[in-house]
Amino acid sequence: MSELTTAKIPVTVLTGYLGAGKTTLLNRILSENHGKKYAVIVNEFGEIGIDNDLIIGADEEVFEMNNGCICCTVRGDLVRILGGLMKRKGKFDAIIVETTGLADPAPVAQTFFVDEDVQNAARLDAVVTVADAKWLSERLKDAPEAKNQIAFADVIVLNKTDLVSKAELAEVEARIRAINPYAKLHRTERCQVALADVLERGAFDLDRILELEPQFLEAGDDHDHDHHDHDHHHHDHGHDHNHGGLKHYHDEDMQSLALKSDKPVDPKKFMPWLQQLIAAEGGKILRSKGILSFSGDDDRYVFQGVHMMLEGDHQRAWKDGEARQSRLVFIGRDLPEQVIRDGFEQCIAA
Ligand SMILES: Nc1nc2c(ncn2[C@@H]2O[C@H](COP(=O)(O)OP(=O)(O)OP(=O)(O)O)[C@@H](O)[C@H]2O)c(=O)[nH]1
Repeated sequence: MSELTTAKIPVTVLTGYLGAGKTTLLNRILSENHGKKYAVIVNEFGEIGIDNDLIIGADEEVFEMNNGCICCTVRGDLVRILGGLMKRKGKFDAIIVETTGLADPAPVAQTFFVDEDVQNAARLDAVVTVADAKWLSERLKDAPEAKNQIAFADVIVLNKTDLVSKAELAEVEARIRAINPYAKLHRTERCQVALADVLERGAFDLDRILELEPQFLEAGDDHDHDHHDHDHHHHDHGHDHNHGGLKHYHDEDMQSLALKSDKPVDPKKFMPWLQQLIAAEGGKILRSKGILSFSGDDDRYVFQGVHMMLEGDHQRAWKDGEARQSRLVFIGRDLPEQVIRDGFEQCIAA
């Protein structure tokens, strides 16, 4: 039997807070000339899948898990997708799981130790956390997920170094080191890091994780977590809940608002509206992204925002037979939902 069919498949869990650069890193990995076959599992916050369309790597198989957080409601899906992939062992060299920016990596990592079928066929190679040099310090104050993502990392990609001064970079690095002195840290712009620094690291250190989370190996029988029954509409504090003994924190204030239009959008109205919205509400809107079909334009337009910072560009031509639908997602706290809906409505071409 070949190496591939006997060895356990390495799995890299890619995490990091909203907008830190996970998809940017994934695209770097996939577009490098690595000669390997990766299966990619993407989990998104919000019911419209956009990330899937932003991943480039034509040869890869991408599995989407939307409408739920990988560490809670869709963890059962993760086990099922992994199970399906394991049956096709030998077809893949490695698996990469990109979690939502709001996921706690602990229960995701735990899947590789407490689920027997997964454990027999796959091994967690490393938790790779992308950290946003510009925003991480702020998020460490108000988002417990951001802290857990750093604490659990075996490799940290400290990204967006172009957006901060040397002193700010040293400051954020010190904050990271106070939480996790062990992870290998790479400072990057646009996640430019050598493939070998993030994949096939053999870096996941169970002993260290057991020190952080003594109950890490305690299996639960609650993969689907139906009984958790979150109420995402109530505006209250985040809460803890259990994953087979593992405490797990969630930010229940975080909302996602998805908008769609099958009619073309007027770019002359849309661009000023979006800029004004992000400038006015960027404190509440942590993350925004969208794929737009503009009137009279045969190319898809993609925009991405992290707080007030906005980027946009044409991505590729709409394909023959592809529905020219515009899709937008806004993620944040206290989103001015009606203002956003009404504003977008005004941008639809007459
Ligand atoms: N200035 C700057 N922008 C960056 C850098 N890396 C990524 N970005 C931009 O930051 C935005 C978010 O990047 P993504 O890779 O989509 O982030 P993400 O972590 O996948 O986002 P979510 O999956 O939505 O949480 C995009 O507009 C990127 O182009 C960087 O080093 N510097």
